Amino acid sequence: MEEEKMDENEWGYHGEGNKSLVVAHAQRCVVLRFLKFPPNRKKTSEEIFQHLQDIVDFGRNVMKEFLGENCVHCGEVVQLPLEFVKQLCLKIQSERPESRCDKDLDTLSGYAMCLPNLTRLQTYCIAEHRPILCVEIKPKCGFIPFSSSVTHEMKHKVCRYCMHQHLKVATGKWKQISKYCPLDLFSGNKQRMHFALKSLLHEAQNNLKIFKNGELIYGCGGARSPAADLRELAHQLKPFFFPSNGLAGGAQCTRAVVRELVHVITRALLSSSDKGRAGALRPGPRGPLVCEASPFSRSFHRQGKNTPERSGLPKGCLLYKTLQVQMLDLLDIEGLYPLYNRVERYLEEFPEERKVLQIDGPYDEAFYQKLLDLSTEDDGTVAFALTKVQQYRAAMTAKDCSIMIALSPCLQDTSPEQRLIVPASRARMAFSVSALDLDLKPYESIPHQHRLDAKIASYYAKTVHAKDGAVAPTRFKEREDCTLVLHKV
Ligand SMILES: O=P(O)(O)O[C@@H]1[C@@H](OP(=O)(O)O)[C@H](OP(=O)(O)O)[C@H](O)[C@H](OP(=O)(O)O)[C@H]1OP(=O)(O)O
Ligand SMILES: Nc1ncnc2c1ncn2[C@@H]1O[C@H](COP(=O)(O)OP(=O)(O)OP(=O)(O)O)[C@@H](O)[C@H]1O
Repeated sequence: MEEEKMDENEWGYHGEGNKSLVVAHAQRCVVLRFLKFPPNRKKTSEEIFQHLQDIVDFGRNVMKEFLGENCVHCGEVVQLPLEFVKQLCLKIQSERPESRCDKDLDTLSGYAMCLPNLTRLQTYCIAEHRPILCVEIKPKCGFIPFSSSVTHEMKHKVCRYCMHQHLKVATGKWKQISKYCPLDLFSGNKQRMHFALKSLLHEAQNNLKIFKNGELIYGCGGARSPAADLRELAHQLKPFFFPSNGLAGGAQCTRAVVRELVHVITRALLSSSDKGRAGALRPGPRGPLVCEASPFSRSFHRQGKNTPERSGLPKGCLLYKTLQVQMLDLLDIEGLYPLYNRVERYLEEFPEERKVLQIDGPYDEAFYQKLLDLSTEDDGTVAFALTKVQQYRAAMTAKDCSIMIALSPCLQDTSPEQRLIVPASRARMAFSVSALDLDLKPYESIPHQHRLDAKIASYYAKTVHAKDGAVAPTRFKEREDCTLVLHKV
């Protein structure tokens, strides 16, 4: 970036996660994404440059291939004046949430990634001054493991997100259990998707954020009560969905706006983006299509209905492609861990091989090609183990990425045939759908994943499931008129 043009006053705090912090330019549609580290972890400038370059390469050579050209914005690594970074860091510090301040922004290397600002992304048919609404969803893992290596029975019935909720509430990360279940969102069934999105709106946690004209207006664990937040949100979004009528405020308005919003997001999520090669992945058998902990499927069962009808996701949509990449985790962490140990033993004996095995990159075309090998027949080789490890890392990335849906009211003269348009009831919206946070998960995190997985499953089995068992007789009484369920029992 040109040195004389870098003025920290033109940039503002935009958001952060566990590993990076993002600032947005006040006028231009770009952001800078900096890495963050624990205070005592010092990395050299070269290491940071390489790390960022690896992120860009993985996005370009792997995720773009899987998810499609239009949905992935890889950005580029830029070198910034150190004084600019230092001043910027001071300027934004007070805006950072306390819970994220355990890590510091890297101010020493001068390197960052420059990316398009996806909350303000303009498509060809949106005029510069158009208001823009952007919904960011971190959908998490959308399938239940089907691997025979799974030892915790519960993992075949309840999805990881729903199990993890209980541990998160117990450890104080969130105050209450969300009704959101990723399997509902990934079902492709509109009713289930609406339920999932409404649940996210009621309990956003870190899975939903809403931006208006690039500013965060909803989500990220705000201190106010969800109901008050939803009313306020509806007030802010009313002009997008009911541009000309004087829909009264209050609960009726909130419901109407939320309904429109949920319908529009569902349509955008089900729309086909460009091709992407994830559709070509055929990960094989699938686990159950419904999570037993999802309140939606529970209520279906209570009403004596079978599994809700499954319409399935259209193959071209980003949710479908993301799910295909997630399902590269064929063996589950329980089946993967022994293979990781095989690679580790090999590396202990031949440490110099780490580079040849491309454990830390380069994430090039050859790396991508290896991810396409879906064989599950273990021939006992390190090559087999390594392929599964790398596929697992890519799958974990897709399980933790976010989807951004940017929406803007259409101009009157925009042709109705144009592809990227969702008709809302009162206004037509142009939209774009993109994926972000596509950094490949580190090889080193696998032992942590293994431990966490066991902890999540055993906590759930011990507390929630045990409690469910204790109340089972009463519950069955409630369902006495429900022949289907009684037959099943
Ligand atoms: O393990 P999970 O499912 O809790 O996911 C972690 C996320 O927690 P979440 O469940 O979304 O609240 C976690 O999100 P938060 O920092 O809690 O907002 C990170 O995304 C973490 O990834 P990384 O270690 O920073 O690369 C995520 O870790 P990975 O497992 O994806 O590495
Ligand atoms: N290109 C972008 N345009 C607009 N906003 C962005 C962009 N990239 C990131 N953000 C915002 O910054 C936030 C943090 O970014 P990101 O998710 O990449 O952080 P992270 O630390 O890698 O996340 P995690 O906690 O999942 O590891 C995102 O949730 C999103 O709101």
